[in-house]
Amino acid sequence: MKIAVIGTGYVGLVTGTCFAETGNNVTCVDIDVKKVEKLQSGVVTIYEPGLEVLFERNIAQGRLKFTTSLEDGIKDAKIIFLALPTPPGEDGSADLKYVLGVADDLGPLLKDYTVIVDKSTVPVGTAEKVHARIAARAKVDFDVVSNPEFLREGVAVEDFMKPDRVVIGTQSEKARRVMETLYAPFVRQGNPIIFMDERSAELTKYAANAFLATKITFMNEIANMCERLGADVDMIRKGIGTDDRIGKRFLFAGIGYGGSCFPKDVQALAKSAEEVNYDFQILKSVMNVNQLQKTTLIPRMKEFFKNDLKGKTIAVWGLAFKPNTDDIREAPALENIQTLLALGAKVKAYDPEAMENVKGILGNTIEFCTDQYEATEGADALLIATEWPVFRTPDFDKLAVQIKSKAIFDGRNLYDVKTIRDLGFVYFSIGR
Ligand SMILES: NC(=O)C1=CN([C@@H]2O[C@H](COP(=O)(O)OP(=O)(O)OC[C@H]3O[C@@H](n4cnc5c(N)ncnc54)[C@H](O)[C@@H]3O)[C@@H](O)[C@H]2O)C=CC1
Ligand SMILES: O=C(O)[C@H]1O[C@H](OP(=O)(O)OP(=O)(O)OC[C@H]2O[C@@H](n3ccc(=O)[nH]c3=O)[C@H](O)[C@@H]2O)[C@H](O)[C@@H](O)[C@@H]1O
Repeated sequence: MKIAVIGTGYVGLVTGTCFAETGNNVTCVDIDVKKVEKLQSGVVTIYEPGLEVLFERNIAQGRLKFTTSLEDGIKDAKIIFLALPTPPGEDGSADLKYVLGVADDLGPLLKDYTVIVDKSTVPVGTAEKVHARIAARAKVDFDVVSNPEFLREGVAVEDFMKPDRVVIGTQSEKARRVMETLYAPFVRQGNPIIFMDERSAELTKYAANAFLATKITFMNEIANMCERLGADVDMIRKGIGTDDRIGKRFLFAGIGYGGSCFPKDVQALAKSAEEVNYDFQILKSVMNVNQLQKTTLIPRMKEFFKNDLKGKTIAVWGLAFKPNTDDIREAPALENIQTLLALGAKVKAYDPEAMENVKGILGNTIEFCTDQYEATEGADALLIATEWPVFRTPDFDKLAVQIKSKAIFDGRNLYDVKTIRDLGFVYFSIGR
């Protein structure tokens, strides 16, 4: 099948590559000329494990192409995916200018029946808006389908190739058949394609992200209680996670959730609630608690250094909002670094993949190190903000010599509390 994907970021590039991998002919369109030039020259523009192999294979076999021209990109496409940004607008609601802008442009370009698919995370009612914008200028029949994406960064290819479920919102029988054919190879393992109406599909996406953000936040609050009551959040996690109704995943306490989606989607759902005069109280708490949680280790660091962080050097391990990605959007590390700088501390940072992106924001206000031990060399304390595998079993003997105060502030609960204290470290973690 000929497919076009408009927007070649995290979702668009993974979507396009994975559909090419199952034998479709895919053209990805992006307005970012530099990005498209890179992709055309065979360079993957995001860090995503497993993507490069598929990307190279499908380019070599002529199934994956890139262009900046919407008209060329959608030529003969049976399905057009919109994988465009939906960033928060000034009031926190999802800004639909990219999605609706492309919808305006698509109308006159459609030559035959086409299925237009919203893959972006969009508020309820967007499929109707996209339909109206296209219909205003289209001369052919078309359907607009909602097909939210549930992939996680860092495991995006795996999530896309083996989804827990595929949600498709459409009331058109014709569009349903097209989507069913497209997704058949992805649900062979028995995971379902769940068909529903467009509005329910749109809300399913926000419900999933908001629920997961709430689950994490609940555990962070339990962790905060553990600290006050002398309990261990890891034990609580195991104790409740074994209950199937609760589930083992997404129960890890830490310095809050970040990323390009949880923060913006929780906010957008709260805004949607406001628009229909519904007081969605739990979401407000989730946002407030998460904001506080991000810098929850700072007061402990202040106390440790007797309220004087001025001139202290803090090594920061991990800048990305989570491991296995170079994405730093809403990363708790950044909030901590900015707070540390404001308190007069110096920061030496290391991240396996995200340093280039942070340089773009923080410039030379912090020192970027070539490895984790260059960051800890001569530091007064270590702050761990992202649980990259390489931080899990470090050379503790080396750290004991390098870190002047022997203090480790661990925002991701990487080490066993007793073991690390027995090694002579002063160890602070979350909820333990
Ligand atoms: N990043 C993620 O893990 C996930 C993101 N989503 C949702 O998917 C959507 C896209 O997110 P990302 O891929 O992360 O965004 P992104 O920012 O990485 O990529 C968006 C791309 O669209 C391009 N673009 C902007 N305007 C354009 C236009 N008029 N024509 C063609 N290209 C244009 C940009 O240049 C950029 O390359 C958002 O709604 C997001 O909430 C959903 C699930 C997972
Ligand atoms: O809509 C999206 O963009 C995506 O958002 C999340 O994926 P992602 O943001 O890539 O990463 P997650 O693995 O969900 O982690 C999000 C944040 O939660 C934090 N987290 C996660 C799990 C946990 O137990 N504890 C915890 O603090 C992570 O450190 C990270 O900062 C969802 O998991 C995806 O299903 C969804 O498609």
